[in-house]
Amino acid sequence: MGPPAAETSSFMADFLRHSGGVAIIDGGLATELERHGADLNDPLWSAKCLLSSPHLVRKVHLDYLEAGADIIITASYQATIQGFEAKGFSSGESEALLRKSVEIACEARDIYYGRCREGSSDGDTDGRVLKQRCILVAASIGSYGAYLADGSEYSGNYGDAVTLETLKDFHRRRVQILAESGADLIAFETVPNKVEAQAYAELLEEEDKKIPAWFSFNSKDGINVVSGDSLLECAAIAEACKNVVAVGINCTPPRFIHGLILSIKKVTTKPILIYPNSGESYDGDQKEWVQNTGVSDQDFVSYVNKWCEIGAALVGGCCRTTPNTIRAIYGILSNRSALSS
Ligand code: MET
Ligand SMILES: [Zn+2]
Repeated sequence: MGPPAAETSSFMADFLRHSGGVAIIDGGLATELERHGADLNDPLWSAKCLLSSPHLVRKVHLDYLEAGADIIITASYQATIQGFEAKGFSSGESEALLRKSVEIACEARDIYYGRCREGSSDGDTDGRVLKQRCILVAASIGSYGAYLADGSEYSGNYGDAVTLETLKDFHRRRVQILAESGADLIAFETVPNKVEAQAYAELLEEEDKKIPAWFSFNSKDGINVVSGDSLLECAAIAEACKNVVAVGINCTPPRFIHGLILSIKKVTTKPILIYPNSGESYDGDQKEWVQNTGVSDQDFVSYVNKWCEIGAALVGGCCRTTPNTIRAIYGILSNRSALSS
């Protein structure tokens, strides 16, 4: 059961129908790599594992699939040609590393399908979800601010010197490579401001290959995106871009999500995606998460039904969420479809 044909405009509608109306996105990738001992204190962040521990990346993707995720997001969030070149890689090697992030996720999906074939027929084995289903590989693209690794992905403030053209030039080659990598879609994640959304939309429209994409913004006040730009204006850019198959919010505290979904609904007819963080806050100066400000997995999932009722069609977790979070979301959504059938 492969993903729906990418060239059709009904890509996401077909996928969501296969998934029973709501699809599950994976949880934090970097968080989970760190929990398994990876040291991500590096300008490449999680992409460092493409070099140092590709097997661990594959294992984490598999853990998310076995927790019930229908979409896995590659380790390319902070993987950039510029970032790899700064480490001494050639441009060819840097491009190969980007492709490798997708290859690893595709390998995990293949291994998973193999386990499903061997597994039990009811789809649940030792707490692992082994259910043959349509699974998408989403190639992650983090913001320019993520590449800078100076906390500006959470301020969205790049200064006046960084223009629309700067951002398009910065992202162009990576978008091209990932569009042709075999990924099912591109996940533009944690988009902090309007100019970067515009840059992505223009790059997608310049591409020959009509790769589907989602735009996912982050907010720290529950109203605007982190830069202070209007979420409505940002979401309207996504709405106007033909390649965009879903629009939403990630890496934002759960308590803000309800209001943000209602806002996005005002400007889009596209499926809405949300994958909040645990609610803990990130201290960009200290480069660490502030503990004890977040919610438990149970509290997190207590919101999920409500989010779906008001229009979320893709739900998962971002930083500080784990396979347990995704397993809990899977449980809630399975109960929901059992009740409605
Ligand atoms: N997909 C990325 C990750 O989970 C998103 C990071 S948001 C700062 O690692
Ligand atoms: Zn995050």
